[in-house]
Amino acid sequence: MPTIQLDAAAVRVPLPGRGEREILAPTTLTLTQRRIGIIGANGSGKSTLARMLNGLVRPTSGRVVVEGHDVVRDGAAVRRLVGFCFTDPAAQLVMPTCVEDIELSLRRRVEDGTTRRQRALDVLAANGLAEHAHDSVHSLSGGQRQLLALAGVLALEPTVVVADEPTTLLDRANTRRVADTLFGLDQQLVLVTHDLDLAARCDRVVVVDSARVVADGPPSEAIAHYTSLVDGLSTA
Ligand SMILES: Nc1ncnc2c1ncn2[C@@H]1O[C@H](COP(=O)(O)OP(=O)(O)OP(=O)(O)O)[C@@H](O)[C@H]1O
Repeated sequence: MPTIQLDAAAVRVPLPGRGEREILAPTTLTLTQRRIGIIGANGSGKSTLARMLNGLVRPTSGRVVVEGHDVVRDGAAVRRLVGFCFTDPAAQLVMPTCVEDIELSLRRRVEDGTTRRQRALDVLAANGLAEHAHDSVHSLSGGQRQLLALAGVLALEPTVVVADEPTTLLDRANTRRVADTLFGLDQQLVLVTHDLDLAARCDRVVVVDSARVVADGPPSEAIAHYTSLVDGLSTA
C-alpha cells in the first residue's frame, strides 16, 4: 500500500483582528494501511485532515508527503495520486449527462474523443451505471449520484481514494451500495465518516477531537475511545 506521511502538519486560519485559530494541531501520522477511517464530532477537524492529503488544504506548518511527493511543492503529482470524493456529489458533478461527466474527468488523460467516450462508458459499466450513461445527472438517486462522483474519481486511476463523509446524505440502501463500492476498491482508502459501522470495517481508525488526533489504532479501540468521549459529553 502507499505511504502517506504527516510530519507535524498543522493548519491555522486567520481570525480577523484576533490573531489566528488552530483548526488542526501539529499532527504526525504514517498511513500505510489499506483502509483508514477518520472519525470525530462535527467541527473536530476531520475534513481539514482529509483535505490536506491531496492539497485541497495546505499545512500552515509541517509537511504532508504522499508516496514521496510533498503536497505543497509537488501538488500536481499528489493530485494525480490522490482522488478526493466530496460529501455532496453536486460539488463534483457539473456536466448534463453521466457519460459527459466522466468524459470531463478524463479530458486530460485521453485525448481522442472516441476513445474517451468508450473509456467513460467502461467506467460507468464498472460502477453499475451503464444504463444511465445518457441520463441527466439530476435524474439519478442520491446514491447513484454519489457512485457517479466516485466513478469520476476512479476514472483517473488514483493510488489513494479519500472520501469525505460520502454516505452522510444517503439512505440505508444507498449507503450500503456506496460503502460496498468503497470497500471493494483495490486502492488505499481514507474514509471520513460518522458511520461507526463503516469505521469498524477499516483496518485503522484515527479519532479527531478539538483539532487534534486523540486516538489512533485498531477500529474497536479507537471507536470505543470516541464513544467514551461522546458519552462523557452527554453525562457532563
Ligand atoms: N478555512 C477555514 N477558515 C476558518 N475556519 C475553518 C476553515 N476550515 C475549517 N474551519 C473550521 O475548522 C473546524 C474544523 O472543520 P472541519 O471541516 O475540518 O471539521 P469536521 O470534523 O470535518 O466537521 P464535520 O463533521 O461537521 O464535517 C470547524 O470549526 C470549521 O468551522
